Amino acid sequence: MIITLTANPSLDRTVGLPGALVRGAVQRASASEEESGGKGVNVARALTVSGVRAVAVLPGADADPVMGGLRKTGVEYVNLPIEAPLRSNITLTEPDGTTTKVNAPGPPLNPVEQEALIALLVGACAVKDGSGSPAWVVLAGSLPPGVPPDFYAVTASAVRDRLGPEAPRIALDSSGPPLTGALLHGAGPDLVKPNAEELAEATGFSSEAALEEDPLLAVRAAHMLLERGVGAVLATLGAKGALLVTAEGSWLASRPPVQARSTVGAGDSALAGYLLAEVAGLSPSDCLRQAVAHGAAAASLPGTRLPALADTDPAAVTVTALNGPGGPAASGTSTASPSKEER
Ligand SMILES: O=P(O)(O)OC[C@@]1(O)O[C@H](CO)[C@@H](O)[C@@H]1O
Repeated sequence: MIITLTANPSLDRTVGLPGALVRGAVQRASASEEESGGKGVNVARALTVSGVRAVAVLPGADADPVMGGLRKTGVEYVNLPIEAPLRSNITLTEPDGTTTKVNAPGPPLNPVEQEALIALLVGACAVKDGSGSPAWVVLAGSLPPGVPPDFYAVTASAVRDRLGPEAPRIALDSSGPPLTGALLHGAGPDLVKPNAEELAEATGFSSEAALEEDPLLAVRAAHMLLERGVGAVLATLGAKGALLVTAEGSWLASRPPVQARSTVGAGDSALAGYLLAEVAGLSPSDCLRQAVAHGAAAASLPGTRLPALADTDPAAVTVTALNGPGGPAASGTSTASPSKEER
């Protein structure tokens, strides 16, 4: 079982345009759809469609359309009722796959609600099923107004302190201050999933473009996160593919380009692919392979639609072992890219 926390969930509205987006014009949509979203919600959705039990923890009223969407799609959730409606995030997609996204700030969460959300998460992590305690908890997405940037660090400590040796491992996918704030206060997450921009931002190491261009530079940046207490880094590098960096080794994965229809949720799917391979006991390189296969499959689907394991093609992914930080490639070749992930 995998638990996800989404502090700032959203109703994702995707509007398909019949041509290119024209700023300042009135344009007619060719299609429009709504899905329950937010990064942790998406990870839970992607796991659920692949038959891996996942529980999404999130704020929001029972009657909120985000909860309605989760009920409709059979995604298990535990919600903290709040008065304000959740946000709507808008995505505009063009026929060539260009995706434009506008994310709202979301309703504020006051300190009492923040405490209650953490308590709800710890409670969900304490539940055991036939396969035992939850293996992972995923802390994902932006933080709503009123929530301090170290919220994920505080949440991770609460989970670990209250559940002790039974605590699930912690995966983090966020950006900006919530990402850097999550690396404060001692032991870091067991897994962090930045894209090149977030990796550059969190390490101050180099520019996003330089990290995307040079995976070995990205390996060195990832090692800076390991030195700060992070267990493993799963970094998506746009055209260069994705990297997995742990204390044991580094791997680079890439695959032929896919016809992108909407990149929204591709990063969340990549994380879900990694986790479902990890809980199935696959090797680190095969977990990375499944992450890239999932991300590519998600990019080829419209809106925030997420692939099941059966929709993915891990055999199309090339994984290359790298000789540690900064070392040369040990074997194999890498080809072109998975789609660039979208926030
Ligand atoms: O504003 P945040 O929390 O950073 O990101 C929210 C979001 O863009 O992330 C998901 C895609 O990863 C979407 O479902 C959702 O709209």
